[in-house]
Amino acid sequence: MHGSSEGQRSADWNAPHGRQAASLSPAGGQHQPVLTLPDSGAQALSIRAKALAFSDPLSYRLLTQVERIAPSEATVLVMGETGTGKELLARHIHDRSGREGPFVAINCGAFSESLVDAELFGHEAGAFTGARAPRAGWFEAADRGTLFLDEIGDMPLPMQVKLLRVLQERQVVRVGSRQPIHIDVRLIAATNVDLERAVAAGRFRHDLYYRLNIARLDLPPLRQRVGDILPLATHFLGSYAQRLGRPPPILSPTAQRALMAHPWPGNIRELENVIHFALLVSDDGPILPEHLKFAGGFPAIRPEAELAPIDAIALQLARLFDAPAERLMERLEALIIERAYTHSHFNQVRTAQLLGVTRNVVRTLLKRHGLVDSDRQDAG
Ligand SMILES: Nc1ncnc2c1ncn2[C@@H]1O[C@H](COP(=O)(O)OP(=O)(O)OP(=O)(O)O)[C@@H](O)[C@H]1O
Repeated sequence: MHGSSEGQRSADWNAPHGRQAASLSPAGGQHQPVLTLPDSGAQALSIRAKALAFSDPLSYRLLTQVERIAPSEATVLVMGETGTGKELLARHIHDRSGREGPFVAINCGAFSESLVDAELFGHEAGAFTGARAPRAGWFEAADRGTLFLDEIGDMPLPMQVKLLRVLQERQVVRVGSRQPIHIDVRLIAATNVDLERAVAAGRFRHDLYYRLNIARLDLPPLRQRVGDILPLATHFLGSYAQRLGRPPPILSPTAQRALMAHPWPGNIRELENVIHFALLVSDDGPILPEHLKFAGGFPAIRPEAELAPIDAIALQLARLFDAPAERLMERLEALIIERAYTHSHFNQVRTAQLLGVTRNVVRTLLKRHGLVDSDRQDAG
């Protein structure tokens, strides 16, 4: 998403705004952004980081946690699927922290290992070929502010060791220098990988994990906070319409239902893209279901009741995977064969035709799921 250069830009971006506080308005106002961050000003390339639209009770609970955690010095670990708003949340924590320095965002997966030392610690002029001028590292750049380490789960192991050392010693030494520099940095790390699993698999250092996992915030996927879908959609419609110099169009009730029914595998980022696209193709009229172009093989632009059966099943499967039942594959297989066999009036040949498999496969499945006796010969 971004690398050190954008991280630096993030720092510049924040500096002129100093400590403008975000305002949290009361829960009312359905479909309104309830929380507004300082305007990112002319340097903003997208509408990111301008406003957090939160209405779902889960999101409110999260914001309450943030209000408690933000003013402390505690390192924060934000866990959530891609596109759930981890970086925006980190910016909000910084804004509510009272820290006067900048917010510096770094993508940990985007560094070549040979440059790690210079990136982390900075360097003096002439420290290595190409180091013409002295340069601050991440920690120095974020001094008295917040360092946001995105995709920390992708950080290579050697880099994890170095990061851990900085966190323990709270000082850095630039490459080419001997002078330790004390750093005062609040760290927020984010990841969309399960760090506990990464630790168990030896891909992430457990000592670093414990140092990061002091205050943990879980950002739920959008499909689990459906109360946020329409407020976010309205928020994006307003923002993009304003950029296009148009009044924000109305979201038709069928389009609203389609938005609510979609499982949003790409989360808020996907919603933002869908709304942006809808605005571009809707001319000046209301947003209709046919203007919504969903990613991930969901053609769907229609409310769930009107979806093609295979799309409706895909939708339900996505929900099922959120809280998977035990032996899911086995249970789904049993369901399919039992439904097909019943539908075919217990005729194995017709069941095979219906499912597009051989009769042998049907017989095996029927036996496996106890729908025929193992030793019974079926004439059907
Ligand atoms: N609550 C929100 N209100 C308004 N916009 C939001 C909200 N949450 C996220 N967004 C927008 O959604 C997009 C994705 O957010 P962000 O980049 O913070 O997600 P992320 O979880 O950090 O993604 P990744 O895991 O890919 O780095 C951004 O454009 C952001 O501005």
